[in-house]
This record gives sequence, C-alpha cells and structure tokens, in this order.
Amino acid sequence: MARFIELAELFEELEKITSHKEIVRKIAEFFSGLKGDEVKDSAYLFLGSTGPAFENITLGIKDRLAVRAIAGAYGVPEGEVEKRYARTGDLGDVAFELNREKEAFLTIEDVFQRLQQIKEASGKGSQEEKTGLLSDILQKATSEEGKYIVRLVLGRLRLGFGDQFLLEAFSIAFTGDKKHAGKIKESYGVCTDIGELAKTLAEHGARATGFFSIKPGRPVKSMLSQRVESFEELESRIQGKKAAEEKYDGERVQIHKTGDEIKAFSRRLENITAQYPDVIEEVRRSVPAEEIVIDGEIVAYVEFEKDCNRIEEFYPFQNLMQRRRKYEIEKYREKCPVAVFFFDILYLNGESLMKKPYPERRALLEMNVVEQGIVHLARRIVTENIEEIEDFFNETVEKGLEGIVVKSMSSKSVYEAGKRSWFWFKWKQEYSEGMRETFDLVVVGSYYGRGRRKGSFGALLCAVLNEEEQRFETLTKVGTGFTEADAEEINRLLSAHIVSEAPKNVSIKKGMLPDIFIEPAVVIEVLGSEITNSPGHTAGEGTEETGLALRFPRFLRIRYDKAPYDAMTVKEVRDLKEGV
Ligand SMILES: Nc1ncnc2c1ncn2[C@@H]1O[C@H](COP(=O)(O)OP(=O)(O)OP(=O)(O)O)[C@@H](O)[C@H]1O
Repeated sequence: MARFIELAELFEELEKITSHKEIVRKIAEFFSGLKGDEVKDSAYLFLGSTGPAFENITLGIKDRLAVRAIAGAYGVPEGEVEKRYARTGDLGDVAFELNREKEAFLTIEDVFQRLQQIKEASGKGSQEEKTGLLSDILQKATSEEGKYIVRLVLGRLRLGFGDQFLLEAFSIAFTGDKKHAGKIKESYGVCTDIGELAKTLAEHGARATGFFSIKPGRPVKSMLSQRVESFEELESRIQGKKAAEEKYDGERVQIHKTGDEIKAFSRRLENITAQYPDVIEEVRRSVPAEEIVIDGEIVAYVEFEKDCNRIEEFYPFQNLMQRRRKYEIEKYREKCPVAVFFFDILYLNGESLMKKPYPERRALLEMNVVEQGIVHLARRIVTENIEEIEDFFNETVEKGLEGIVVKSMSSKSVYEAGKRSWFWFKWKQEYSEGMRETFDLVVVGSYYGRGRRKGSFGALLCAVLNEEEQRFETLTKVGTGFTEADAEEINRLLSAHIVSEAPKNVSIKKGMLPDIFIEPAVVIEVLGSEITNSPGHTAGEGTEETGLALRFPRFLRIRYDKAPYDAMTVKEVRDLKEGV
C-alpha cells in the first residue's frame, strides 16, 4: 500500500520543477509503483479532486471551517491560525508550520477515504462533522501531509499543470512508451473519468485505448468546429453535398437519459441539470427512448403568435447566464425562458452511435426526438449548392442568430469527441462583414484601477495557451469594454484565484508583471483588431521569434463555459496573423 507521504513529497517536488518532460517523468515513475484503487484515487488527487468533474466533487469546507479544524488539530486558538493565514496566504502552509514532528503512516487510501467522508457528510450538524473529520486526520498527518491535505480539502492544490501532463505520464507508466499519449488523449475524450481511464490503462496497457466507449451518465467531450474565412473556402473544405445548420449562441448541453433519470452536462462536463428544470421536463415528454445521449445548445429564447404569425426571438448569450445559479431557479426560469436545439445523437439503447456518419446520426435524432414545446431540432438545409447555403446564412443572420455550422455528409463523418473536427465548419456574421476577431483569453493578472475604477482593476493581463508546453503566455492587456456589473462579477470570480506569484504554467515578461497574479481559471472573450510582434508579451516567443500581441482589445463577455485549457492557442493566433 503506497503511503500518502510519498505523494505529498512528490507534490512538493513538482511545485519546484518547471521542465514539462521532467514533470511527466516524475509522475510516470510514481504511477508505475501503484496498484489497484490507488491508481484511480491518485489520478483524482493529482487534479486536486476526489472524483470526475461531472460528479459533485466539492467537499463543502470553506476557509472558516478549515481554520477551526486546524486550530483543533494542533491545539491553538483560531485567532492564531488566522494571524498566520494573513501572513502566509495559504492555510496549507499554516498547517505545515503548526504541526509537530511525527512518523508518517497514512496510506493514499486513508486520505482519499477521509476526503470522501468529508464530502459525504451532509444535513444537520454536518459542518461540525466535516471539521471533526479534517481535524482528526490532521492530527495523524506529518507536516508535509497536513499541508497537502488542507490544500486538497480547500480545492487549492495548484500544482501548475493540467490533465494533459497526467495523460502523458500514463502513457509512460502503463504502456512503457510515450508514443501512446495521443491515443490516450483521444480515449480521454470518450472516457472523461480520469480515475477510470487510469485504472483501465494500468490493468490492460496500450490495448486499453481500444476499450472505451460512451456510456450514459458519463459525458463525452464535445465535438468542436473549425472556422472558415470565406464561402469559397467552405466549398473547398467540404465537397459535394453538405448540411448547413443554424448556429445557436447559448450553452452547449449533452443530455443523458437512462430510464427516468435525465441529466444535463455542460461543455466543461459539469452537471447542470438543476439549472434547467424546464429543459429536463420537456425532454422527458419529447424523448421517449429508454437510454439515449443527445447533444445540443440551450438558448435564451421566446416564441409567440402575433397577427397569426409565429414570431421567435433569440436573446444574447449573456441573458442565459442568469440561469447559472444555485438559488431562485424557479424565478429565473420565468425571467429567462429558454429553448433547446438538438443537433446530434451519440448513444441509443445500448449502442454507441459515435462512429456512425452524421447523416445516419441525424436521421436517428429525428426519429427519437419529438419537436414540441421548448424542444427543437437544429434547423438545417442539405444541398450541394453554395448559393443556397449563402441564402440560408443570410436568413439565419436576419433572425438574429450568429451564423451557421456547415457539416460534412461523408461516410467518414463520425462524432469526434473533444476535437476541433474537419467535419464541422462555423461561419459567423462577424467574419463575413470583415468585423474584428474575437479571442477567448485566460486572465493571469490584474493591474490596480485609478480614478473611477479605484478599488477594482484597471486592466486585466490575458494569455493564450501554448499547447505543446501546456503553458499560458501573455498576449494583451485588456482595459476597456467593461460595464460596472462586468467588473464586479470579474472581481468576484478572480478573488478565488489570487496567488502570490506567477504560477509555474504562466509566462510573463518582467516589464509586464501585474499588481495581482491570478492562477489560470477565468476565460474572457475579447474583441481585438490587430496582431503584432511585441517584445513585451510571451505568446509564441521562441529563441528566434518575438512574442505576439493583440492590439486594441475590448472586453466582450465572460466565457463561463470554457476552462483555461479551452482558451485560444498560440497557434490559432499565429494562423490568424498569417491569414492561414
Ligand atoms: N447546429 C450546431 N451544430 C454544432 N454546434 C453548434 C450548433 N449551434 C450552436 N453550436 C455551438 O457552437 C459551438 C461551435 O463553435 P466552436 O466549436 O468554435 O466553439 P467556440 O470556441 O465556443 O466558438 P464560438 O465562440 O464560435 O462559440 C459549439 O460548441 C456549440 O456549442
């Protein structure tokens, strides 16, 4: 049985290492020594979690309870813990300081099970129970162990790397060769439970990459689209017959139905069932299949009759974000009515449909979804004629939609989970009008505001993802376009991610250092006009190339639906600059 101290010491070591290769090698070495459930549990722990993203993984311990637990464990007043917390800014470090020397004996299983117990304590008296459970394990833990137990409990492990490093390490640990990393990453698109993925790979080696299949209750990563610059390009990308579908600007949703149970998952794989009771009720009426997984978009939408005409109105994405709440769901259900437009089917009664071509999937979708109430199918035309697609696009934009998604009808057009696929192309109004580009960027720092903006941020330092290095590199400073409400919401979101120095996976030039460092967590959409070379930023910087910078950026909206690793990549910025 592996001891937890080995994991804690490795975490400590990894915090100091910056080399991608070295981090992966160390993780691989660790996983090769694990057996049975330890593999699964450690995979979650490395991502600072106790289970897959699509399950409820919050432990329900905030700072206040952790302070109480630490004080109880080490027999000091809560005021003392708070004083030290104010100085170090990290309750894990406080636990480390207050602990006394002891022998390490906890196993990974001991700690994992205790975290589960903390998570599961619910109802009356659960706060005391959670505090007691944490306090008790801290008493048994060594200083290093205590530090990481506290960080794990608070969801602040912050090792400075994401799941991609772990997948690369699995390739070395479980198949003996890094060459299977690509296949493992593909498998992760289908089996999004990292623990289950790790365990299966540990048991079966490289062969396991052929084992994974979609199953109801476990969301797959969404298939994404490429963009085209012109209708001519569209013609060359998809020859012959193609389908043009309306592109709805809302929240991506994957609905999983097994018997009476219906769950909705977001593009980030979070369970969003509770936010959309209206969608769930309508799906129950309109989708009779026993077991089914369908993919679509929820939009803020109303439909009504006027002078015997059916009028439909689509509202901007921002309206829909009012539905992102834990409380007052019924009130906002009235305030912000929605509809769902389904465009794909991935699973039906025991059979995965992901390898079937799109025309077959669409036919099955039509057979299994009854359009009624707020349940719709994505409207589309199927044609070989590019002028017809142009007309369809114009009608779509006229209706207030942002554009179309053109889909291949070829026999190879499978559902590619987690990929920006060459079977789907988006064409938006803003491209056709030569409007400026939009960029989804990760906030990595903020600068103090002055004058009217005093007390808030003056500008945000934003970065793109360097995919090879899995590192965030700065591209621009965004200081305009924020309403007061935007600024307030951004301050609220960022406050949970303030760190004392630049995280290891963020690269910032000395002259660009922000007043406050933010760990990569919040993605914003920014309108920008020109990409230039700039020695001030690190995006795409190499030994021979200067960094890239985005000029005249303007904030558009928060991308709640995107995780930092879904942000725009350096390559995408470079392609835009070079007009590829
Ligand atoms: N008919 C449709 N078919 C496929 N995707 C659609 C459709 N209508 C709306 N969408 C949405 O459009 C997105 C496709 O755009 P893309 O994959 O580039 O995502 P993105 O990076 O979020 O870009 P965007 O900012 O354009 O939404 C899908 O993720 C989906 O949520």
